[in-house]
Amino acid sequence: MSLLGRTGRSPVSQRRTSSVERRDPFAAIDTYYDEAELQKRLLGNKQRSISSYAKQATVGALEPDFHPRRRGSHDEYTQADQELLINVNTTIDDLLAREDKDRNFQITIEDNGPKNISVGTLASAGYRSTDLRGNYVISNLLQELTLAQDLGKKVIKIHKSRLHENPVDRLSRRIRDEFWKNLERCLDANSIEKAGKDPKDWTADPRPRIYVPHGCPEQHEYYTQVAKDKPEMRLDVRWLPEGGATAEFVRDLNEAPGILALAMRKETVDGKDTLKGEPFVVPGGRFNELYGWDSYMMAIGLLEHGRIAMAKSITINFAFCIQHYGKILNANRSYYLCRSQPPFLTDLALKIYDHIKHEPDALDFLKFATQAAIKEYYNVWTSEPRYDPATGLSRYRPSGLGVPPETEASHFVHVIKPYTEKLNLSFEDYVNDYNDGTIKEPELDDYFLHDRAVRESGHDTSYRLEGVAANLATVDLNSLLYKYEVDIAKIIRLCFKDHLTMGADFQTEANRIDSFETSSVWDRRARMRKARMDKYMWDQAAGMYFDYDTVKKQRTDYESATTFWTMWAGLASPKQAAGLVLNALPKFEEFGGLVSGTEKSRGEIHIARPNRQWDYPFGWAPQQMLAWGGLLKYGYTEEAHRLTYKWLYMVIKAFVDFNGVVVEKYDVTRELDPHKVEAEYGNQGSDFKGVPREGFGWVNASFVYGLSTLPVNMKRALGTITPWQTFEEKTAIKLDGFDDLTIQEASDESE
Ligand SMILES: OC[C@H]1O[C@H](O[C@H]2O[C@H](CO)[C@@H](O)[C@H](O)[C@H]2O)[C@H](O)[C@@H](O)[C@@H]1O
Ligand SMILES: [Ca+2]
Repeated sequence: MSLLGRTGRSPVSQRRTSSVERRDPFAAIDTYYDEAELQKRLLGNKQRSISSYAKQATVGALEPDFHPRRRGSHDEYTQADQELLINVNTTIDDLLAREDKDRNFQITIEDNGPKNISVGTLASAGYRSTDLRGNYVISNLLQELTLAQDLGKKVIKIHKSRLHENPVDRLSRRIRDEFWKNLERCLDANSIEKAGKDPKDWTADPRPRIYVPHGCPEQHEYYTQVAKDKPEMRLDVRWLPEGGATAEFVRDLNEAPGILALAMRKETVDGKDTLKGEPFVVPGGRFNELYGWDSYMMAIGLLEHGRIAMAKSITINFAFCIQHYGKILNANRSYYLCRSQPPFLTDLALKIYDHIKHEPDALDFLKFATQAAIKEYYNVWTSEPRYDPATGLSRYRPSGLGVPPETEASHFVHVIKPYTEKLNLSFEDYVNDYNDGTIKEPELDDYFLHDRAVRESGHDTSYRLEGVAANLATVDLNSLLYKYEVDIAKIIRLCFKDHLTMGADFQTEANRIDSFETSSVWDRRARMRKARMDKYMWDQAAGMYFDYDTVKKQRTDYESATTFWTMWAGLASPKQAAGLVLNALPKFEEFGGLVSGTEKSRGEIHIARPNRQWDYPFGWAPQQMLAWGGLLKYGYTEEAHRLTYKWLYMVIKAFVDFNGVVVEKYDVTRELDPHKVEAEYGNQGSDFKGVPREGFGWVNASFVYGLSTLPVNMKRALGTITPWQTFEEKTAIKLDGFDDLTIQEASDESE
């Protein structure tokens, strides 16, 4: 029954019965802020508009130098003050005016406002007020109001519990209900405009442009029609050449960057055949396309949230890229055509298969994904120039020409300036002449060969790789290839009776003769790779793996968290794994989890040698996720849980204190504001007004996946923002007379 509609009693006399929350206070925003429901509740069947309540719904939020109201005017009986009636726009304005002292449209612990606001209660139809106090709660209010504003709401009712929600639940819920949705893209008529946008398109006339591979005439026809139907979009549809894009061709596209077509399936709509794009997710921030390893990491989170269809669709898109672009791309933009990213396809396929194996077409899916991975393995990772015949190991070593166009021009000024000075040319003129081959500069060719390899490795950039990446057989890449070999052997043996035929789409030179695959070859490849990695990369004295320089023919000494990928892949022996846990782990463990590389390996930082984002003191979600997985695989549950806890604590603490922020990477040594990272191109995900809407893809995933591995007491402690040290102290088991002894001392004593 409506509040004012039928009984005619005063709001106050009704409040004890009517203000009891019947909705789920944690429902997704579109249902939670459903105006029809509020209209019914406030007005019954009367025609008065909701916005006529807007004035009274601003009660208490109006005066600039506000003082909390006298208790008597507050609606604080039993449940009566729990549901609030709030005018969206005026309350946002007031909140920002009073609380956002540094004027960045966020309410954080750095704003020294009153941290207190009085808002109207629903029970009194906004005539009486109640207080909201504390940074987290009022910042949540700003976030909820901004979300409601996005939906075009003028007045909302909101239950206080939504503003006081356990932060772990709130972030998990926002990832599940909002962030994934906002990161979703699709390349068909209704959605291509969104994915067509590229914040990294620095040309004079950025416009949506799509490149279609030669083998997809139906897609070309489809997009041409879309362009005709929606001229206002200015969609530019172009072909890619038959036989694939050469480095010269890709360089020449720099003037006209565009998105690359992805998989589409046939559908019948209103009796007419049409094409429907396979959806995908983007990392967020300026990364508005399908990335290689980001997508794998996000799929882990999506699977955790039951989004199996999306994970399948990502896999189908990967297979499309292998078939039509020759590789899983760094991402599907024209300027990424020559390079790939760390490969995870077999693991992704197996994880999905695990969820769908009861379905009739599960084996077809697994076969298709495995065929694609085999083609990728042969054609990309174990072919030259990536394959190093001397060691039998692989390197990131993509082709390409010139200066990568996707980074800000300023990124390479320090590298190119000495050369511009020699020829007395401006930076722009030099880059143009160098790119088109008018200027020949072998030193720069070498620099950009390695720079492309750095970017293909996903670790762009780091002093581990700068100036040498293309020569390194890295621990990361070879661990992932070992995992491919082991997975492919397992799939062929266990799912395809040791005989996997290769479909026409994925035939390669390597399997054209037999055109089927058996497991023993893949088993042997895995054993060979492990032996080679032991020989070239394992350092017994240090107790960890290091990259191997295939040109200098020596092991490098940069300590990188990629050393733990050997555990994720399952290639470290139990003894090597114990060595890694004992020797390596302490070097990388920081306040917020694992750091990418050690401070010692990074070396000194100064103006001429600035911070690199994949070095100390920064930590990245994929590094954490792979290390947790590796530790769990070898039974180091305690270490895995501790690292997971530390990372999640850092993420959730920043989320609580900084207006719900979730960013691309963190400074894992910084306890108060770890999301503040000033290295290279800044931190994606931190630049929002009022509320973050997408978080950042792989951090979202790390949060969801990390939580799924933790016991319930740890999840509860995270929900109350308990630092690791406190949690550890409170949960330590102490035996009388035994507490100061280490296990070793205790066993010595008992002998
Ligand atoms: O624009 C500069 C570089 O940006 C990308 O790298 C970073 O973001 C990616 C998406 O989240 C991520 O996969 C990568 O690990 C990050 O370092 C891009 O991949 C680079 O190629 C590009 O030059
Ligand atoms: Ca602020």
